[in-house]
Amino acid sequence: MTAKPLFTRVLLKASGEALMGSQGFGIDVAVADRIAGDIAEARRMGVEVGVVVGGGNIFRGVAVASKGGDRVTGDHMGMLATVINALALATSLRKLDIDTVVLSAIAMPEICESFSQRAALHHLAQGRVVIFAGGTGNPFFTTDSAAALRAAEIGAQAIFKGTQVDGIYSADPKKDPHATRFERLTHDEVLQKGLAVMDVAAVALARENHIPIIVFSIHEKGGFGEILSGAGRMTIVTDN
Ligand SMILES: Nc1ncnc2c1ncn2[C@@H]1O[C@H](COP(=O)(O)OP(=O)(O)O)[C@@H](O)[C@H]1O
Ligand SMILES: O=c1ccn([C@@H]2O[C@H](COP(=O)(O)OP(=O)(O)O)[C@@H](O)[C@H]2O)c(=O)[nH]1
Repeated sequence: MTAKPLFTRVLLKASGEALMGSQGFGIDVAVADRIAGDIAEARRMGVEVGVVVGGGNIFRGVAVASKGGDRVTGDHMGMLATVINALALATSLRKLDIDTVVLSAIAMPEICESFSQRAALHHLAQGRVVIFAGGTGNPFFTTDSAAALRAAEIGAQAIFKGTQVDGIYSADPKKDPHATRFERLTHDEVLQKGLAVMDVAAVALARENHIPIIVFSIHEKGGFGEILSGAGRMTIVTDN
């Protein structure tokens, strides 16, 4: 991929669920390696990349709450799951000789650096891929909200939500085969139409900070590089 990217600094939200591949649980190393390859391509294009990883392949807090357990403890477990995924993705990136650092919202200094905006900006300026682990560090949030938050903190030009589907549809395409894909939407339209590809808090935070959201399929090899060049299937969400 030699095409000129349209962005110089972006935030990639990598779905936790995508990392499990066809296994149904945990991390499929081949998938982590492939996603790392796509991030490496973005680096070769000269794009600075921050990554927020999800944890849904390992644990979601609501799973505890739905069985009568404590939601906050469940969310703590979910945030720890994102750290596991961040370490796996960092390992895959380092195998490709991509300089990578993991910054966690929850301090665990024996394992990785703690998040601070200053550290993130420093590492990005040094050309490192920065993986943001631990979500926002708070229960009752999601890694989509963490993506919007970190994007604002690092001054990312856009949030790239790499997910299971190739854009935002009129309804959940996994449930409604007649759902149609939007090419463009505004943040307001996503919220007003209740399009549930990202949670409301994440979309609202992106809207407030005028950060576009680009939803694309993370399963498409080379897809991230293509999307960075303005090609490929996606939905673009902007202010107007
Ligand atoms: N209107 C919609 N357009 C696209 N996807 C939707 C829509 N409504 C619900 N979804 C679902 O949202 C999912 C993405 O959200 P999420 O569970 O946060 O995934 P992840 O964080 O793993 O990327 C998609 O896989 C899709 O099935
Ligand atoms: O700021 C955050 C981010 C995540 N989580 C927890 O971590 C889990 C995994 O994150 P998410 O569901 O966003 O992962 P993804 O859907 O991207 O795989 C969530 O279900 C929450 O329990 C949380 O409590 N606060």
